Amino acid sequence: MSPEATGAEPAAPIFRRLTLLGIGLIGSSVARAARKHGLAGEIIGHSRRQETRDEAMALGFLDRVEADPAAAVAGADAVMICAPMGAYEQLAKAIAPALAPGAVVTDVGSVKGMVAKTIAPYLPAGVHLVPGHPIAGTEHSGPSAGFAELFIDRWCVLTPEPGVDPQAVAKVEALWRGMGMMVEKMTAEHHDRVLAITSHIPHLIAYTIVGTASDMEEATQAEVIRFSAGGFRDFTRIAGSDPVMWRDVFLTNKDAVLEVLQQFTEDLVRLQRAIRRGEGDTLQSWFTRTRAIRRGVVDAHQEEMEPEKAARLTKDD
Ligand SMILES: NC(=O)C1=CN([C@@H]2O[C@H](COP(=O)(O)OP(=O)(O)OC[C@H]3O[C@@H](n4cnc5c(N)ncnc54)[C@H](O)[C@@H]3O)[C@@H](O)[C@H]2O)C=CC1
Ligand SMILES: O=C(O)C(=O)Cc1ccc(O)cc1
Repeated sequence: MSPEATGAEPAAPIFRRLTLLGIGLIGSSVARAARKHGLAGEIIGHSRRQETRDEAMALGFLDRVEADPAAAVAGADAVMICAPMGAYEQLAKAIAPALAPGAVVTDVGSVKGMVAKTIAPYLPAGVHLVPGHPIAGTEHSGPSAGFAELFIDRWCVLTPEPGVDPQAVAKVEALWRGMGMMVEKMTAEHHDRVLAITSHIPHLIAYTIVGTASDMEEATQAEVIRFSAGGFRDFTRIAGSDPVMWRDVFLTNKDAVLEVLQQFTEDLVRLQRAIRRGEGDTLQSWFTRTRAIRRGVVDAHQEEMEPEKAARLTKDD
C-alpha cells in the first residue's frame, strides 16, 4: 500500500476542487478517503434531499454541500458522478453549462458502455470524460455507510475512449491509487462483459434464490431464516443490495448479461439432468473443476497484491 493510503503522509492534492454528485456509500467513501489522504484541496457534494445534505455535513466529510448540481460543479477541476446510473442523463444535462473548461468528468458506475453514450453528448468541448469503476463496495447505502478504507487493495477499472487527454486519465488514476486502489484500463465493452460474469450475474442469482425462498409457505420461510447455513446467508447479504442501483445495472448492461445468462442457464440444465439421471461422475468432475478455480482465484489474489504493492512502494519511496 502507498504511504498516502496508510495515512502516513498527506499527498499533494491531485485536484483543486473535487465535486461528488451523489454522496451515498461510494461518494461518501471517496470524500472520506480523498480528505484523509489530502488528494483534493476542497470537496463539494451534491444531493437532492435536504435530509442527506444535513446528514453529510453532520458526518463532516465535505467542505460544502449543494442542492443544485450546477452550483456544486461550478469552479471544480474534477467532477465524479456517484449516483445510480439512471440519474446520469439528468445530471449531465444539469451540469453541462456550469462545467469549467478543462475539467475532468468521471464516474463510479458499475456498467461502463452506457457512460460515454449517456454523458458525452452533453459535455462542452475541452471537458475530459474518464469513466471509472472502483470494484469495491458493500450491500449498504447512504452517507453513513461509507468509509475511507473501502478501496484499499481493490481494483479500479478506467475506460477512457481513445484520444482522451492522457493527463486527465493520469490524474483520475492517481486519485484512485492515492485511495489505495490498483488501477487497470480497458475498453468499456470488455469491462461490461467481464463484470457481467463476475458481479452482475452473481447478484441476479442471489436476488432469484432469496426471492424463491420468500415465495415458499410461511412455515418453510421461517425455517429458511432459522437454519440459514453459509451459502444461503451469503446470498441474503448480496440480495440486500440497493434495489435502484441494481435495477439500473441490469437495464444498462442488458446485452452482456443476457449473453452470460444464456450460457449459465444451459449449464444449470446440464447439472439438473445429471442429478435427475444420477450421474455422480458428471457432478463430481464439475465440482472438482470449480474447486480448482476457487483455489486459483485465492492464489492469484494473494500474488497480485504483492507486485502491485511493491511497485507502488518503490515509486513512492
Ligand atoms: N454499492 C456498491 O457496492 C457499488 C456501487 N457502485 C456504483 O456507485 C454508484 C452509487 O452507488 P452507491 O453509492 O452504492 O449508492 P447510494 O444509494 O449509497 O448513493 C447514491 C446517491 O445518489 C443519490 N442520487 C440518486 N438519484 C440522484 C439524482 N437523480 N441526482 C443526484 N443524486 C442522486 C442518492 O440520493 C444517494 O445519495 C452507482 O452507480 C453504482 O453502480 C460502484 C461500486 C460499488
Ligand atoms: O457487496 C459486494 O459483495 C459487492 O459485490 C459490491 C459491489 C457492488 C457493485 C459493484 O459494481 C462493485 C462491487
